[in-house]
Amino acid sequence: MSLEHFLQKAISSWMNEEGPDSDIVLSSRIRLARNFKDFSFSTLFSQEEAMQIINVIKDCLNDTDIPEVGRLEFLQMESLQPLDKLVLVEKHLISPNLAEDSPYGACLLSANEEVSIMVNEEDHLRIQCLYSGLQLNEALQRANALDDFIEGQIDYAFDEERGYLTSCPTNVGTGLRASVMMHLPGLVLTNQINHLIPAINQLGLVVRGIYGEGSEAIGNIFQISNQITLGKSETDIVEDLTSVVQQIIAQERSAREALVHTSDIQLEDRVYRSFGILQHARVIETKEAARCLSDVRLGIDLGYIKNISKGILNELMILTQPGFLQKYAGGPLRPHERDIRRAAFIRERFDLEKKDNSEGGNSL
Ligand SMILES: Nc1ncnc2c1ncn2[C@@H]1O[C@H](COP(=O)(O)OP(=O)(O)OP(=O)(O)O)[C@@H](O)[C@H]1O
Repeated sequence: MSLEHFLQKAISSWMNEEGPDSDIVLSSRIRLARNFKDFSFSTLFSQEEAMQIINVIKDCLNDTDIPEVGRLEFLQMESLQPLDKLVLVEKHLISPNLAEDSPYGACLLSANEEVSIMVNEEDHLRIQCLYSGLQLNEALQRANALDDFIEGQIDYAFDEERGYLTSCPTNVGTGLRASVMMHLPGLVLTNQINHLIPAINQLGLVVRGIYGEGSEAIGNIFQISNQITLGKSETDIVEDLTSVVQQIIAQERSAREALVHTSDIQLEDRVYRSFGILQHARVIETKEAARCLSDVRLGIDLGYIKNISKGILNELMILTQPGFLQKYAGGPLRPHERDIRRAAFIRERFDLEKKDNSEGGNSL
C-alpha cells in the first residue's frame, strides 16, 4: 500500500450502497477520542511530545495484523502535498482540522478505507470506523476491537469516575461520536426538515453538513450524531441514535410517497431536468452538481430513472469536489476552471455509463 492507493479511486468500500437502508442512510461512523496518559493534550503539547506520540502509535500499529482490521498504512501530514490532504478530506478519511491545523498530525488507514486513525488532531487519537448503510453496532464492534488492541499496549488518560479524558470537555466519558450520513430530499422538498432539525437537537443529537462541524448540508445530505458522551454507555448511545435514525428513515419514506402522490409529474420533471443538466452542462458549481446528483439519486430510488447505478452518484459526489478535480488536472485550478472541469467530468462519466449499459443491452 502507498499514498497513491488512497488517492486513485474516489469511492471507498463503505460507499458501496450494500448496507441496510442504504437508499437513505449512506454511511455509519463511530469515532473514539483517546489520549495517552502522561502526555499533554494536543492543544498544549510540545513538538517533542507530538513526535513521541507518533512513534508510540507507529510502533504499536504499523506493520501489524490487527484483529478485525488487518494492516494500516501510516501517513504523516507534513510529508503530504496540500492537494493530497484535501483529497483525503473529501473522501472522509481525515478531518479538515487534521489537514489544515495539525502541524504534527498523522493518520493510519486500512486498505479498504473502513478504518482510519487520526493522530495528534484535537486528541492524540481519533479512531474512526465507517460502514455502508445503517450499521452503527457493527462499526462500534470494530472500533472497540481496535481500541482494545491499542489499550493492551498503551496507557490511556482515564479517570475511574469520568471515563476517558479528552481535550474538549464535550467528549469526556466515552469519547464516542456515533454518526450517520443521511440523504433526505423528501424531508427537504416538503419543508419538514426545518421542523425536524430543532426536534433532533432537543433529543441531544446534532445535525451537521456533509464534511462535519461547520460544513454545509449540500445535496440534501445531513450528518446526524450524538452530542452527549458522558453518563451513557457506548451501547446506549448507539441504540438511542439508531432508534431516532429509524424514525427519520420512516418519515423520509412517507415524505417521498406524499411527493409522488401529490406532484408526481413535477417531481419526475425535476429529476429529469437535473439529469439533463448533469449530462449536458458545460459549467457547473459544486452546489448545483450536488443538488442535481441528489435529484437523480431520488429519481433512481423512486424508479423514474432505470439502468443507472447509484454507485456512479457516490463516485461523482467525491470526484467533483475541488481537491479531486485539481488532483486529476495535475495542479491548482481557478474556481471557474474547476466548474468547467467538473461539468466535463460528469458528462464523461455519464457517457461511460451509457456505453457500458448499451454494451450490456440496456439503454438509459
Ligand atoms: N456517517 C459518516 N459517514 C462518513 N463520513 C462521516 C460521517 N460522520 C462524520 N464523517 C466525517 O468525519 C469528519 C469529522 O466529522 P465531525 O467534525 O462531525 O466529527 P468529529 O471530528 O468526530 O467530532 P468533533 O466535533 O467532536 O471534533 C468529517 O470529515 C465528516 O465528513
